[in-house]
Amino acid sequence: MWRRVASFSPFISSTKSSTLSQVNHGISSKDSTPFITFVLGGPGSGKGTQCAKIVDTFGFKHLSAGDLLRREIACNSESGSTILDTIKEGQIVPSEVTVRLIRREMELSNNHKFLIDGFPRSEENRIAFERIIGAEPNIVLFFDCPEEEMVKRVLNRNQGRVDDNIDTIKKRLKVFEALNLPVVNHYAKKGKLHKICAVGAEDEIFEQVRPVFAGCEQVISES
Ligand SMILES: Nc1ncnc2c1ncn2[C@@H]1O[C@H](COP(=O)(O)OP(=O)(O)O)[C@@H](O)[C@H]1O
Ligand SMILES: O=c1ccn([C@@H]2O[C@H](COP(=O)(O)OP(=O)(O)O)[C@@H](O)[C@H]2O)c(=O)[nH]1
Ligand SMILES: [Mg+2]
Repeated sequence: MWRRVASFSPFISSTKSSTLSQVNHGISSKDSTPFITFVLGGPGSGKGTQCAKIVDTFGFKHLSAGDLLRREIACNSESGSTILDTIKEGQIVPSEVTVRLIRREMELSNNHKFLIDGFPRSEENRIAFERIIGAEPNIVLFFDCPEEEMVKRVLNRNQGRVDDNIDTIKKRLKVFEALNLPVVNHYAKKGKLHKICAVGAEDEIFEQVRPVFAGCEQVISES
């Protein structure tokens, strides 16, 4: 199992032990330390849109928790129908399910820079990630957007999502405020939060995001 580690720490220590590599799979057998960014914000705040720009500019691996869950629904996996019901209700899928999906993608990736988009959505999610993955994010982005703007964007999103309707959006906004904002506050207290004003043109918003990553390029490259 990966070692429990604190912030800016590797999944495994700098001792690149071949024994550890043989015992563990995936990430732990890689030579680099993961650099983990959580991307938070309400529904429609522009997380996915900005993640695409971060990928293009800084070469991160984008892991959208929502996309991973939708993939489980699409491939009729064992938990697919429960996930679908949960998403339709705007509620949060059990942490073990989501963390397992994220962990698998991290293990399969050759990249060591991860953007984890739309997760953790609750304190319980956050604690499960730390316990199962054994790491904390290096940085956390929070896209701060007024509700009215988020509702407008989600209703115009046009991706055929079962949860992009006014009834589910209202539920998602309540869940966001009750369960996701405590996660945002947690990282603010830890000094890891980068709050981005998510109103304006996409490129203008990215100009607030860019310096966050440019500012830690050395840490990323040393990972
Ligand atoms: N700055 C912006 N201004 C207007 N519309 C935006 C902006 N950023 C994203 N959008 C649009 O809003 C919708 C939601 O964006 P998305 O990136 O999917 O948000 P999230 O992942 O936070 O739900 C999409 O249709 C997207 O094209
Ligand atoms: O870690 C997660 C991420 C997403 N979801 C569910 O998937 C939905 C859509 O999430 P996504 O991040 O795709 O939505 P967005 O915020 O981008 O609109 C959420 O409302 C939740 O029901 C979840 O349960 N756990
Ligand atoms: Mg999204």
